[in-house]
Amino acid sequence: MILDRIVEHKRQEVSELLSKIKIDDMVNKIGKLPPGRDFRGAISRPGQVGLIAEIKKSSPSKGLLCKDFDHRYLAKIYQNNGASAVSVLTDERFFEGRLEYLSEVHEEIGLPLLRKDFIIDPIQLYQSRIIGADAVLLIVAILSDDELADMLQIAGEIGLQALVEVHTAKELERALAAGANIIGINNRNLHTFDTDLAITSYLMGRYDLSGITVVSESGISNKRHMEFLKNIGVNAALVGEALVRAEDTGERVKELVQGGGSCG
Ligand SMILES: O=P(O)(O)OC[C@@H](O)[C@@H](O)c1c[nH]c2ccccc12
Repeated sequence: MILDRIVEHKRQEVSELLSKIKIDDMVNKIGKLPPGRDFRGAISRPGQVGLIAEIKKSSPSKGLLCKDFDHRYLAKIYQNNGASAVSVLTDERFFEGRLEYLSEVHEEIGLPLLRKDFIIDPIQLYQSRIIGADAVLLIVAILSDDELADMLQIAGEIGLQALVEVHTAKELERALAAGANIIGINNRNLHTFDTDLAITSYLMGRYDLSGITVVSESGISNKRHMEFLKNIGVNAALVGEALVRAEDTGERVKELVQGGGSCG
């Protein structure tokens, strides 16, 4: 499966990073940083489905999504049209992302930023905080229970919030047991790449998620989808492809934000 290939490659990246950088130096640097922006607060406004707009150039299933990709321009359009937060893909090998995209977007806009990558080692958490991330994605499917608990603890200690991604009931149970307070339900099946918003409604109906901020991820592209998510009580939607591929990205952001209920 694609996730196995990605993780295998990520292990090499992490070992290079570990050989180049000392954790102590990173911790020192982090000690001097101002506090992060409040990602969770920004995406859990009552009565509204917040929009987490993603900066995504390419994906393993679809290839290049956007010919004239410009991360700074997208970030500004997202912010100016009402997104609540921005997600930046930083994986280079499979998504054509870059760490610099995140730091540059951090300078460009004031919204909280999520680093979207495949986090398998604590060193990536320190690195995320240093490059300007306010939150990181933790994918339950690629972490053991102990690893997930460790990552959540370290993230908390260095002022990083964590969006914990699940796709199945079992993964959701593991995320809850580890103490996650922001849970992302990925509608995309990573074996077939199909997306189905019913995954979000099924898992939300099956578990008591009061007190948890719930994000629905992938395959969300129009106002109807946002209204559906609002009706089932989701806090935020994570949207990439529909925005970067839109003819008029600003209009598409507005449409989704309106569908999420912020103007009604
Ligand atoms: O482009 P979409 O279908 O709107 O999906 C966005 C986001 O959910 C997707 O990019 C994503 C969800 N989980 C991930 C984990 C890694 C990389 C990417 C992802």
